[in-house]
Amino acid sequence: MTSSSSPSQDTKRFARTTTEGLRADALMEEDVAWSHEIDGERDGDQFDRSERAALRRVAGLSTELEDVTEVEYRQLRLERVVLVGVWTSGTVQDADNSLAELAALAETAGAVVLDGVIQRRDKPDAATYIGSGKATELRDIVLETGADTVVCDGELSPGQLIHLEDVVKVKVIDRTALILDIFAQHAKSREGKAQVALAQMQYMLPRLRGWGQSLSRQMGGGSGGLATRGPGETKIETDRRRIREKMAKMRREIAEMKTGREIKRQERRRHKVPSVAIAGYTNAGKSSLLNRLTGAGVLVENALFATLDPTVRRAETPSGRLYTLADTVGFVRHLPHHLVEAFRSTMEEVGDSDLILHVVDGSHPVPEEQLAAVREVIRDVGATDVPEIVVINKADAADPLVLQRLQRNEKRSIVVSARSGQGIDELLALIDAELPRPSVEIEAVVPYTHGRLVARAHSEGEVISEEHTPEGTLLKARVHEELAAELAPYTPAAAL
Ligand SMILES: Nc1nc2c(ncn2[C@@H]2O[C@H](COP(=O)(O)OP(=O)(O)OP(=O)(O)O)[C@@H](O)[C@H]2O)c(=O)[nH]1
Ligand SMILES: [Mg+2]
Repeated sequence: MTSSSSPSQDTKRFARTTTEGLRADALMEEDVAWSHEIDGERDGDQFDRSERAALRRVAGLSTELEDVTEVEYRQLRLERVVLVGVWTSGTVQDADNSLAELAALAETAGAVVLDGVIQRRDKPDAATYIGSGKATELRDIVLETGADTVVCDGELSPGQLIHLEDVVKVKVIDRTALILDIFAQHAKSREGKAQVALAQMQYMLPRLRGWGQSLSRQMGGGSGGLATRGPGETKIETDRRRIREKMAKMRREIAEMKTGREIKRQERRRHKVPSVAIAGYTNAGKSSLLNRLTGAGVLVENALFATLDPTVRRAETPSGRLYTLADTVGFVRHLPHHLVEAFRSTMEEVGDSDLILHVVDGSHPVPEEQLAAVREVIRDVGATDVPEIVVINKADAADPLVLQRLQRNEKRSIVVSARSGQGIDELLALIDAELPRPSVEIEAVVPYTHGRLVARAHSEGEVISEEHTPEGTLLKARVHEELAAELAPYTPAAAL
């Protein structure tokens, strides 16, 4: 599956010697079998049987970088990571999918995934997330693989992070920090960057010990260890105060930027150009669909969260009506609440739209989960009364049975492939039918000197009939109120 191309010198530097070469993104699409409990699978086989039953390795999570230019392009900071999850409920497959998704996230952040383990527990350990004995075993895996970071599949308390770090002796981060890191790498607009920075500070504030540590290291401080770790009380207090001040300043700035965007949106509303928002789980193919529908060159990447800044394009229905089409940030399960807050302003775009194209990856094993996760966020931002079309994408790569099941359960759905173009014409027609109709029906004789009004009736409204008379264009159309007012002087009633 991998190493089809001959790796360059640089690639070799990152490649690791492993028997499993599956990329995590490929894993997301396939049924992943649990690693079989083969004795001697690991050197030394140091776990006894009962312990091995509790800490399971997930096969095939390791990733290799094939394309260094892609890495350079994304300017990623490479990290070698081991993933760890606590499996509390659900099936083996659920636990597996969750870790595979974490692997995909880690990869998107630019990390190389060396290994992944899951522990079955009723709930995460209050002190060290996984049990303390298992934490020691995790330390062995870290040593064995040469990892420099452990990524936990959840949001850990500041205490859990510190305690686990003390045991495994490498950096420990959680899912939230990973998502924030990806957001930080990808945000492009000033507003997007500011929102991410704010969310990062919010996340860091209660975890200042770790931060203080890296600050003191930067300043040439001690080499770690319990005694030298962390700055003194006062230093932390100063840092906290500075961060709070900075956060307040950023909130004000974001509020200002929001006003600017609000004005633009109102402008669109005033002109009554209907708006369509493309929403959906990350990597579902939203940007690809926008490209298909408008021919726009929006960044498409086989990476999660390729899009963080909303892109709005103008589009035209087959019958010639104008509308705007907005690409949005991808949703992900368990999006930490303060991130939802930080991104609320971009999601408000969804709430304000006239129609939501909810894109779902039909080639995913359980697209229903993604649908539900996205709908939860749509509810969160109060966009429940916006009509929704479920666009089941990647038909070219999907299991026909899954497609059938989705179509049966989703009343207003359509199967497409942004890649092959299948179903796109039908989707365009469906958008045309679902867009709100202009409300005022008019009849007017528009002088030839005012041809612009006729053109606007075509693009902003719906022309029912058009006839050329000696006085001007006899126009029957449905238009929005503003245009109706401009046409009023030319209506037969006004002429009387
Ligand atoms: N096979 C197949 N792959 C597709 C299709 N549409 C998109 N993809 C692939 O899916 C991946 C993600 O596509 P994007 O359009 O970036 O997805 P997105 O939903 O915008 O993702 P984010 O912005 O990261 O949330 C890319 O590798 C696309 O080439 C499709 O119809 N069929
Ligand atoms: Mg995108």
